[in-house]
Amino acid sequence: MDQNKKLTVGIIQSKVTQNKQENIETMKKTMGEFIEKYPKTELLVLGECWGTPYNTKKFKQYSENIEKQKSPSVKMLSEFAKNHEIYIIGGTIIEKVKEENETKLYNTCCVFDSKGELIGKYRKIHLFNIDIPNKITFKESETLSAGKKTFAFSMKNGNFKIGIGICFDMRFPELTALYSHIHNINLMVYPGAFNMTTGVHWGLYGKVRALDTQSYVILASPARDENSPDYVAWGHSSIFDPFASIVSELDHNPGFISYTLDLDVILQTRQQIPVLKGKRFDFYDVSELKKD
Ligand SMILES: NC(=O)CC(=O)C(=O)O
Repeated sequence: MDQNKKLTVGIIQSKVTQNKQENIETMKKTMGEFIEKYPKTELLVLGECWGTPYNTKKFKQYSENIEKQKSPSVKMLSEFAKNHEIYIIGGTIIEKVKEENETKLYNTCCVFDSKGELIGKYRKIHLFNIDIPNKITFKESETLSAGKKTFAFSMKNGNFKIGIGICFDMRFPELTALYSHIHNINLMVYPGAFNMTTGVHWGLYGKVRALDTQSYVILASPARDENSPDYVAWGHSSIFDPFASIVSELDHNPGFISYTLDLDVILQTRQQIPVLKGKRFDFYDVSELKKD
């Protein structure tokens, strides 16, 4: 069997507290337990803001300069990736950057290779600004700036091409179309944190994005904490196959899941229902959608 046609992935769904150091320790410990149970893991995925309370007023205080090795979350993830020789899609960290004499904050996903190198990062492009009266009002743009670039990378000799979006990004099919048509992805990964009002959409988007792209989709969330003073996350980290079936799913509690993706399932789905091949670019034009 060609092992390059398989990719064994895992999702860690951990509880977020007000104490960043504690969150980092919990994540490291849980990842350690996961690897002990699933030693063949090649790629680990974490949720949105796994070390930071999801609250715009607290983002600055918890932010990190991720280019610096001393940034605590980056250091832990990089060392873990290197020590265990796995790739990590590091959920999101609130990134602090000096740009034109101004400090900007981004909701950023860092990706590490199996040597522990930070091979790229993706900054959330669509900021989460919603207002549902008597339910939830949340405005990331109060404190965050929006990213401007897509980021994709490949594993297993180029057999798996992986695109990254963050949470609210999954509501925008144009972004997925970019990843599909320009980066040719076959796995979309969204660290995210839907909430108790919008959680009903979470699994639907997993299915829809799998259908759009005929790809595997991974949605990775923090665990739900009903007593959170900030934001009650939906949980339900899940993996969808290219046929849009849920192949592995957590409930809302802390935990982890492992699953092996299969290139043949992607190829078979695309052959049986030739949606990607059938695109009519002569009829509609995606040239307006820019690469980074
Ligand atoms: N947290 C988000 O970015 C998005 C979200 O919760 C939603 O779209 O619902």
